[in-house]
Amino acid sequence: MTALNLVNVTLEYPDGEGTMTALDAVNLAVHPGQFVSLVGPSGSGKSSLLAVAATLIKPTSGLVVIDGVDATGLNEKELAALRRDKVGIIFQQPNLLASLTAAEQLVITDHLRGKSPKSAAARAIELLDLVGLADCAKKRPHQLSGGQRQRVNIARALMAQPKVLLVDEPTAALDHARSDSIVRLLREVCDEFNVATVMVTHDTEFVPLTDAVATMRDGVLTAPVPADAGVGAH
Ligand SMILES: Nc1ncnc2c1ncn2[C@@H]1O[C@H](COP(=O)(O)OP(=O)(O)OP(=O)(O)O)[C@@H](O)[C@H]1O
Repeated sequence: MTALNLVNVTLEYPDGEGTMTALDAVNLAVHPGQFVSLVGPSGSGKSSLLAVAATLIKPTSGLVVIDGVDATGLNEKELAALRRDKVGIIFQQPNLLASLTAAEQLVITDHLRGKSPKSAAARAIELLDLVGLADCAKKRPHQLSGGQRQRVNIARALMAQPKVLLVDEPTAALDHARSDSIVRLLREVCDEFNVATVMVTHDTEFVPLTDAVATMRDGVLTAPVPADAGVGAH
């Protein structure tokens, strides 16, 4: 089964008297453990695609199916539950809470899902270890580097054991070495957790670390091609 399936998804934004088509009959199927890069010029619709896949924006038409559930048929409450349980979202800016330690940033997500704080604490430490931050569990955001904050962000997104991971420009605020290690970490996470991962990126040099690359242009998405034969190889 595909973990994320966008079927004939069209998204129109109001634009003056008319509409502008941000996504034009987009199809994308991502399997568990598959890592897809999404590239394309500025304004082509990449962030819109992630927002629709995250069920944060309802498409004008088409289906968004997450782990077998058609999100387009759900109400707001059901959508919130689907997002919480199945979708991990990693944006460019980690948006960590300033007063919480790295471990607490993770634990609080389980509180929000109504899980036991005891198992949450153990899992938070495990995940921080996995992302290379075993020594930083008690540090607050201002005591962490940009790369470390992004690692906390990734660990936090994994707390719910999501089926789908949506990543928007994770390396935009980082230097080359840190960017490389973040994309390698995402590759590891994708493999280890068997999570379907879509990453929007401008850095085509990191595309070969992913399985496939799909290109967005004026709201139209090309079918994914193997990443080593795609833009990253040039
Ligand atoms: N809320 C909105 N209302 C109206 N138009 C919007 C809205 N959000 C995005 N758009 C338009 O939709 C198109 C796609 O935008 P989107 O942000 O998805 O592109 P992008 O490929 O992610 O761009 P970038 O690489 O610059 O982040 C653009 O023309 C943008 O101006």
